[in-house]
Amino acid sequence: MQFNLFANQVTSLAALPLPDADVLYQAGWLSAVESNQLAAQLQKELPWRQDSIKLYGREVKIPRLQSWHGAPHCHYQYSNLSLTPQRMTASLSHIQQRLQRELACQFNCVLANWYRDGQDGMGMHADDEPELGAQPVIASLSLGAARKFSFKHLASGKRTDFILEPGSLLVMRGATQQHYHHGLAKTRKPVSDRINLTYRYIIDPGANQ
Ligand SMILES: O=C(O)CCC(=O)C(=O)O
Ligand SMILES: [Fe+2]
Repeated sequence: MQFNLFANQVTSLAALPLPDADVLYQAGWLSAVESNQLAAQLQKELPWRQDSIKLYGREVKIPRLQSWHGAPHCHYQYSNLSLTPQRMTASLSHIQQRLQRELACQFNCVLANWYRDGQDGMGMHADDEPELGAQPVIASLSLGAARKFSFKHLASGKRTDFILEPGSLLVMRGATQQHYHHGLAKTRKPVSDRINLTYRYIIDPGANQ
């Protein structure tokens, strides 16, 4: 099933129809002008890199550019990759402050992904690393090209697709990562650049809890 959320112009955070999950969506969280400005600025100012992972003993380049930012303890690990955090930039911090205010929660790191065209994407996965805690809140801001974003319900195998429009905010929280995988499929359709920011909170093992 596929929903075109933009057609309904959700102007405040609204729950998506996904059983066992807690996912919110808001179109137009940033205006078209703000989205374009932010995308251009991030493309210019972030130290983008194309990392490789080991797949069946071979080094394979991941199909996107990434930039990882956050507090010094925020190490991000997946596959055989370990990313050391870069400092937040002023524009990344600005978005973080607004998200924290509106969602009433804390973030301390952000993964920026740059999908250069339809051949860039992200495989199905859950953001369930232990350092994110049991029920992480992940706030995902989309800029640039609209792309299809998929959820797969693990218990039923049912897949639900949504179009993430530029300027939209998607929030995954509660038990979403336990019950679903999500990903961004590649497409043969001609699509231009898309930038996505996922804000997260990584527990500091050195801090007094
Ligand atoms: O690009 C997206 O919309 C999703 C990115 C994502 O799932 C992630 O960074 O973990
Ligand atoms: Fe993810």
